[in-house]
Amino acid sequence: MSKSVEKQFAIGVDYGTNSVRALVVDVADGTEIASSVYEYPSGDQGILLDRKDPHLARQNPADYIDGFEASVTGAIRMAKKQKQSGFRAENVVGIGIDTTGSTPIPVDKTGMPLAMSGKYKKNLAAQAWLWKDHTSAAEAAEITAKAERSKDGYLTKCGGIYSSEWYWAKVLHCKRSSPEVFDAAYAWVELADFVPGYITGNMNPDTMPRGICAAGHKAMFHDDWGGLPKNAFLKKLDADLPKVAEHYTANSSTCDETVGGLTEQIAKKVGLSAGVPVAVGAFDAHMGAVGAGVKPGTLVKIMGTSTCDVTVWPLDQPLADIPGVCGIVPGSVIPGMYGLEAGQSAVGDIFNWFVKQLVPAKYAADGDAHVALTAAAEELKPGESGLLALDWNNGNRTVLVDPLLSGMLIGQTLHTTAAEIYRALVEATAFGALAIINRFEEYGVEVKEVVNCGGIAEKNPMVMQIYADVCNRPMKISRSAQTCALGAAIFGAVVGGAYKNAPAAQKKMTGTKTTIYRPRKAAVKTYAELYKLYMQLHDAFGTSTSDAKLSNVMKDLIAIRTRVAKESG
Ligand SMILES: Nc1ncnc2c1ncn2[C@@H]1O[C@H](COP(=O)(O)OP(=O)(O)O)[C@@H](O)[C@H]1O
Ligand SMILES: O=C(CO)[C@@H](O)[C@@H](O)COP(=O)(O)O
Repeated sequence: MSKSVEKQFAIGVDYGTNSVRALVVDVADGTEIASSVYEYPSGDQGILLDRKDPHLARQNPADYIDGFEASVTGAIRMAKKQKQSGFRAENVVGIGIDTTGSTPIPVDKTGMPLAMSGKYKKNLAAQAWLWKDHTSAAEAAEITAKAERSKDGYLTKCGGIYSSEWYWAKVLHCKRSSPEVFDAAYAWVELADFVPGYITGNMNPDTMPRGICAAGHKAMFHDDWGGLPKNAFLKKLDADLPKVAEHYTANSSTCDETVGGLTEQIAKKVGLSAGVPVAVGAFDAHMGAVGAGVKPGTLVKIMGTSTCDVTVWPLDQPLADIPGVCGIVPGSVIPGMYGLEAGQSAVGDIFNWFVKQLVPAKYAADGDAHVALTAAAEELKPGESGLLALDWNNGNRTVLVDPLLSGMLIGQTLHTTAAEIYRALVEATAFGALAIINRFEEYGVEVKEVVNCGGIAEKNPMVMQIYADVCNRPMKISRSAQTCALGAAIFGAVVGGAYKNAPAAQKKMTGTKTTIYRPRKAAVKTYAELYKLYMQLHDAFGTSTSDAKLSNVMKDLIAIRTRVAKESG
């Protein structure tokens, strides 16, 4: 009798904003065998905050290390219990990692985070600078201004504006606000590079592979100007910045490459074999796109705390530089194709803010206030509340790329209800989503299909119906409830030799659900009217070129807030 071929498995580890999740999948068809989540224990839901500065968001790097061990151990343990899956830990062929970003970490010469040694343990500047840390707005504006004057075209691949969420702005802000930490750091390593480096013992900042996803989207790495920005440009920002570039590995790698094998020590801790190949890391959104089956013409929306919009484009077809689209990077999603990234800096975070701060207790009485508000908001018709909101509570990432914009709600009366506001906030995020789709298409990137994934796409059908109505397009949902981790696992399968490349793996391992949210005629009509008004507010408050001359309002409010906070110590 012939011996049956044993199944092979891959693991995807997805580092989100508040937690890390490990997923074990069968490489033959993407079946999800087991998963385990580790909530970061430090700070407020894993985020270290500063009472005096709402723009600050840091993370304890130790949570990432503990999180790898705990989530992978948990997933393996659970997989072993699924007897029918045929899982055996020795048959895990590869591991892929995705993380938030830009989340750079100041590290020492060995690659260990400064925050993990005594002196800097409590220093906020020595922690990981989480993607949504917006303390570096002034530095981002300065980088934009100086890059605009440079002949090298550094802004062409990042939408024309450098963001305060990104690498160089954060490193420069550290130099200016915490020079002792900047001086102590040997290098700055993105979380997406740190984790694969750590688990393979390949942490030397000078030699560790660094992913093209983080480098290209956040650190202005591009072949057009020979890799990272030139020293002459960095020196204009700060004489010490070239030192940071010097320790940033010059050749950026794609996720079908291997960082190394799992170290014996970590393999033992998590219950895997030493040497299992680990793929080069990338951002959660990009891996989400892979896990949702992205291909040219498909826009994947990864809808969670924030939303990222990711698509790909063939390298051999013309592609314009798209203003406001925050990244166009060859190989950042699928090797051999351009990866394009746009997004909204807050989506679920806006709903969460409302639920936590402003919603009457009765909505939380029976459990989740999101669910109760959604049930009430679902009863409303588009336009019925008379409300319209802007989705900028955490700034605008696309197309305005301005962290110093804020949220807004217009049309309240003394009868306005919490459910009406909740719905208006959802609609505002849908209008922001449409503005992004329109921008892609204006520049020739056709969006033939939209596939959604992430927590919100999974949890809230009303949100998806509103998006279908506002965007006047069907909204599909990725088959996997853990699409980012699945995307990472796909690269685990590729580096483990199960597939020759990512598209081959995607064909077998990804899919969409049978439920598709289709646009409803009447709603589409009303939302088209509301979108015009949304764009009027958008341009008035968000651009200096609008006739309305309101673009100072949000910024002046922030300036007054900062001044008053400073005055009161
Ligand atoms: N039922 C719901 N409807 C809409 N949003 C929700 C609901 N439940 C949670 N959220 C929001 O989803 C976000 C979390 O999304 P998720 O994809 O799980 O996390 P992450 O973005 O960190 O990966 C939170 O901001 C939360 O406010
Ligand atoms: O900005 C990026 C990727 O470029 C994301 O990592 C960031 O929006 C965080 O996403 P999540 O909130 O984890 O869904």
